[in-house]
Amino acid sequence: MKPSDLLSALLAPAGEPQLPHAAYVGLQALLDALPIALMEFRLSGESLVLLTANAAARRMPGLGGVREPGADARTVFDQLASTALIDQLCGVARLGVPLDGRHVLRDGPRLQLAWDIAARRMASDCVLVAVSDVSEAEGLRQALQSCEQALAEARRDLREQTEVFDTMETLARAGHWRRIKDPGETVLLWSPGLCEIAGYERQEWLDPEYAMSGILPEDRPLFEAASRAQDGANVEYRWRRPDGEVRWMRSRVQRVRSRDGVAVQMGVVQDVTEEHRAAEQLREQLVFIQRIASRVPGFIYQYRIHRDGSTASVQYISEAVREFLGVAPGEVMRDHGLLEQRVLPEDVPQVRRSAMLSVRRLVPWQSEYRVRMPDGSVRWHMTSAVPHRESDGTVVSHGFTMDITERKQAEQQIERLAFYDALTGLPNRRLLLDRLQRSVVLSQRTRQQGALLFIDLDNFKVLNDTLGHDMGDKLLIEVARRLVATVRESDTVARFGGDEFVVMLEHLACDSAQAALQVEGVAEKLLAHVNQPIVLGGHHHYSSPSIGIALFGGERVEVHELLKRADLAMYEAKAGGRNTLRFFDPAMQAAVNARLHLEADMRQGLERGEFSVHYQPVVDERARLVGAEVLLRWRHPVRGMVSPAEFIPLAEQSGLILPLGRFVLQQACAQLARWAQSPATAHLSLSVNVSARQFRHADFVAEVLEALREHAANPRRLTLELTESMLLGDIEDAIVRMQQLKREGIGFALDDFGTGYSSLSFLKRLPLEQIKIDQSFVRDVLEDPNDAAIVRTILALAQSMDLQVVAEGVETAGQLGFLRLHGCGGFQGYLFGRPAPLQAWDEMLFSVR
Ligand SMILES: Nc1nc2c(ncn2[C@@H]2O[C@@H]3COP(=O)(O)O[C@H]4[C@@H](O)[C@H](n5cnc6c(=O)[nH]c(N)nc65)O[C@@H]4COP(=O)(O)O[C@H]3[C@H]2O)c(=O)[nH]1
Repeated sequence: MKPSDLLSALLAPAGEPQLPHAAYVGLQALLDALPIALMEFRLSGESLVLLTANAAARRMPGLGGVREPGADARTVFDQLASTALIDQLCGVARLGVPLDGRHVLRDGPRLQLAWDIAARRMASDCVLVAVSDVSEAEGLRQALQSCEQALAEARRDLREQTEVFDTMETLARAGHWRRIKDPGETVLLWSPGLCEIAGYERQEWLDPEYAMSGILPEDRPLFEAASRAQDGANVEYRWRRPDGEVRWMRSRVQRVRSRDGVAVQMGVVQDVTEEHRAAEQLREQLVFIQRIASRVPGFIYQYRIHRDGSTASVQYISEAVREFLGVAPGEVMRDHGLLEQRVLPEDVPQVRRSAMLSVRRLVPWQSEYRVRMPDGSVRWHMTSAVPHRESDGTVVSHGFTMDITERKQAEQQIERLAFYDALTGLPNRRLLLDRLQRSVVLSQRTRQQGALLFIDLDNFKVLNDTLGHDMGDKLLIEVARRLVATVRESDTVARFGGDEFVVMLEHLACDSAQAALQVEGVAEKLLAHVNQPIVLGGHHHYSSPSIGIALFGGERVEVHELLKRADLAMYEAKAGGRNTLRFFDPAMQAAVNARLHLEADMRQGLERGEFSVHYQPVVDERARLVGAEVLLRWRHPVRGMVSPAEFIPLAEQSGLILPLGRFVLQQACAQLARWAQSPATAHLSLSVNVSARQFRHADFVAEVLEALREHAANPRRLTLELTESMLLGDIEDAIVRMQQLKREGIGFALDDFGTGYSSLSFLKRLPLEQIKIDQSFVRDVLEDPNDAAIVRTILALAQSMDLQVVAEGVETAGQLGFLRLHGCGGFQGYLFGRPAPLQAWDEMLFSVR
């Protein structure tokens, strides 16, 4: 019963008759038995005073002063002092308006008090107040309220989470389904995400058959097997959406729980079409790369260097690495160190250095190095890679390696051909000049002296001609070997050409005198070594060198000048008796300068017509004039007459001999033509000296024939004088030239016969008519038995070979007598006439006649 109902029952309407005392006591007992606190108050002035209270009121915690009648209502309800209760109760007492209400007091979340209070006016100024403690009900209500609130919040959270989940599924292009089986029926639930990726309308319940209808028939067994296994393994299959598009799905099926006879199966599905496409693209790219890689002449690779730079890994390497390095791609990817193990140890540092630099600076890398193949052979490889930094800080390089062995060999071959002598393998002139240039610069800086040794083999030409070129080559190779073996490895031994070698010594003493001593020591050794017999064709041969030495360092000297100095010194060595060494000195330089001036003068002389020819008579055994030798003369305006012995060698060297030779030939042909016009002179012949350079010149044959034609001279009256030494070398070529001219009627004489080395077989091969005994034999023929013997031998030889002989330098009748006695048929010398200009000839011809 609520306090308000109780009060209504207790309060009889005003004016009802009073109860008898017994009834009143009974009623009092009844009121005390009630669980509701009842109190009667009377209005006294502005206060309400407690008249009576039942037992429940006296027991009720929270009510103050209930046991003391007359207590003020404010004391009784002091806990509700902050409310309008007292005023409201006063209002009930005065006006009789009933009061019903609940009063709840809390201390934070803790409930302090919960009372339902009802008040009714009983008589004028009296009010009956019923208070019932509703804390328990209030607590329950409150709990219920919080539960409802929590539930609402949970619902809201769930709704939010579902929304998030749906969004996540949509974004992830994923979905899920649940199959709930109970004994009665089976339902299949699809998430919105699943409907979306399957291309279905959003629907929660799905017909199981319809749910499978999109799986391509060929993939269905796979899917069904996974569904049966329910082990959470991935299965991938293709799904045809209602619009016809086929997409790749990845699904996982798992039994979630089985309770109370309800089995739940759950699956997640993800649309992995993009992943498949990317993988497909990747596969295609890989196939593309592999196709290219299989066709390029090398292997390609990708390696990654991790952030700290300490670790690297090969992530891809094409199949061709097997062919190019003899390792399988898989092995390299497991252990990239295998690549470096193949590189020759001496090449590793530079490969590492350049690779690190490329990675550090992110610049393209290129390196050439040697690798040792599994069969032991060594190949050249070239690798190039382009590095770039990834977002995670690692550096990825894509590279390509190819075999460049052939190119390297070709380069080396080219270098060998360009800078090395093919026969001896020594540096050639070009390389020597290059090294000399550097050495000169270096010596100027360091002040250390260097030396150039010009070496010429003394009798090489003779040996080459007698033994043949093969032997000559062997000799040069052996000499080269000895030279190299004598000097230090840092010194340069070069073949300068023919039988000339140049040795360059570096890092000698700073003091010239001391350096000269050092060089002399080396040169002596070179002399000694080269002088050792050389066995060729089973025979011992001796080859001696002449060495010219020029020091350099300190002063600035051009390399060509240095070479010239060493060359000059070498000539001095030759002049000094061969098989010796000479240092270049200033006197030699003066001679060089003089030669240079002479050469310049000669050029001018040619232009100014300072050259002329003299004719020296040649007579037969009866002293009849048979012809003359044409001898070149140079009258220099200051020097006066310059001897051909002086200027001819220089003309040879400088090439001036070519125009000079042409001039002499022209003069001779013109003279022959003039003589041909007179019967008295028509029989006379002319001999013309031909120099080696002139003879070897490509146009020589044509020029001779042209000169004869031009002057309509008789070729049979022209004899060309050659020396033995100039015929050496390419003898075959010399013979061809001689024969070409001989066919036109031109004759050949071998000049200075006896001074060189002429073997019989050599002589026999030459189309000669005449030999000229050198004047050095004729000079002492009467005094020196040796010379006499030589002259006799020459004459006998000529006779046996049916060659005419002209003895040169016949100055005395005694010489003439001796020569005649031994069968000499031609004579030339002061005894018969000195070389003279044409004007003087008229007289002579006249007198001869
Ligand atoms: N002591 C002495 N000497 C005699 C006697 N009879 C002639 N002579 C000299 O002996 C040389 C003979 O010429 P060679 O042996 O061909 O030697 C020639 C020849 O090799 C060369 N030469 C001269 N003219 C020419 C030329 O036009 N062309 C070429 N390539 N060389 C030339 O210069 C060399 C020297 O010529 P030259 O000074 O004119 O000297 C000439 C001549 O003057 C003699 O009885 N006693």
